[in-house]
Amino acid sequence: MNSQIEKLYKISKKESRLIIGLMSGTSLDGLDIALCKIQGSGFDTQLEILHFDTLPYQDEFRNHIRKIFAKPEIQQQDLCGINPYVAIVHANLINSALANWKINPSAVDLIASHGQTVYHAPQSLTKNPDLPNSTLQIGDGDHIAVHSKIITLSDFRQKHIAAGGEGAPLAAYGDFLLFTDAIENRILLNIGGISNFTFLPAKNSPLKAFATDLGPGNTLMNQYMWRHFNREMDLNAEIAASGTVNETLLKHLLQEDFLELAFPKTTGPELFNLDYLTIKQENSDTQHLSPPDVMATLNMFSALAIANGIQRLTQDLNNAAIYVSGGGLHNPLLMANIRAGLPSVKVTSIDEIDMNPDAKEACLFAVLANEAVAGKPENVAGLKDSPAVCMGKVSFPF
Ligand SMILES: Nc1ncnc2c1ncn2[C@@H]1O[C@H](COP(=O)(O)OP(=O)(O)OP(=O)(O)O)[C@@H](O)[C@H]1O
Ligand SMILES: CC(=O)N[C@H]1[C@@H]2OC[C@@H](O2)[C@@H](O)[C@@H]1O[C@H](C)C(=O)O
Repeated sequence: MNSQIEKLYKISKKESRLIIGLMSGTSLDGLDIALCKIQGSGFDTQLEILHFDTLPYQDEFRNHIRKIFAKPEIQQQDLCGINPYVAIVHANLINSALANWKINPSAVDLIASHGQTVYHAPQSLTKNPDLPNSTLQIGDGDHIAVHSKIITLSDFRQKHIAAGGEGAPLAAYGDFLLFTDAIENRILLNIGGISNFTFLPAKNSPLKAFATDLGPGNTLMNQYMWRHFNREMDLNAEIAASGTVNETLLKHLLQEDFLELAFPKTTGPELFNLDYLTIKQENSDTQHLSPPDVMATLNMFSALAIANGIQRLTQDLNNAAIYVSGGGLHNPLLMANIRAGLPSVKVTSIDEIDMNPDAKEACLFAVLANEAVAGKPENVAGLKDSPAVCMGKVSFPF
């Protein structure tokens, strides 16, 4: 037997595994690295975060990604080169995180790498019946494995699409296994570049769990801040809070077919970008607005896309609570606007159910890798509209 296959076999039989979960989202702020100790699988999964860090990207990295990110037309040569480039940068960041934590790489069983999404193209976006739903995450797994010397699982989204999904949100799987409660109906809202939620009905409920994207989270605000203020984000909503919401522009921003689609659905900055804003400003004759007023309006737009979407679910639900994760949780105006749009539901940080809100997505990829090596598809058969599959492709270092 190939010694690497034997090693993987032994890892799959271990009582607990050390798995590094990686998430690199649309915000391009850095690589989230969570070193998780995971025991068991399925509903018996127990996850403990041993270490977590977000290691910031350099401008050079961001500039490379921006050349191809969410663009329908790019240079193939860029895409080809940036694929291994991302992997090598990620492997170097993993190696330095392990060195900082004084952990020997040989102690780590697996890496679970999300990769960098560069394009997400469900048919709801392309309207092209000839091409299937598709999505592309780059940062090749073989390169990560070779440069870190750790067995790596990557490219999780392709199996989801092959089995009938849109490739997202994958949070459904880990959320379902880790956070389903006996009596409380839970909505796990993540506000990254794009906002999404997982609905977890209480264990005895006849309802089924599912996950869906909602619309923009931070992405439009970030893109606008970059263009008009040369800053990565509206830190603590200082700019948005100094402006006034323009109701005319807001009304136009909310007129979008995607927001009306039934759950589950997925989207990305391929739709919610500055061209979207420009067209809406032209249509509403609001090109004259000051940047702070635009930011106030974009903040409210994201909040209402989230609150209106969740309202569809909570209007018929008792004993429900919303637990928030992702960078949007740190935007006080966004959270206040969301809470105002959902006055009858508790909206709180996912911290309250013992999960670090910034580490959650990285941890969920560690859970996916754990299921791929030690779980079984039946563990997630209770999810509605998410295929019951194990995901991730295996790369050996040697
Ligand atoms: N203090 C803060 N004030 C305002 N916004 C903040 C703050 N901290 C984080 N954010 C927002 O959160 C973003 C990062 O969120 P997160 O890391 O969850 O996104 P991501 O993982 O890149 O996205 P996705 O989950 O969509 O892939 C930042 O780019 C910024 O917009
Ligand atoms: C294609 C893609 O990368 N989608 C991301 C993105 O970021 C948030 C939202 O859109 C979500 O659907 C997904 O990520 C999370 C981790 C998911 O799959 O659950």
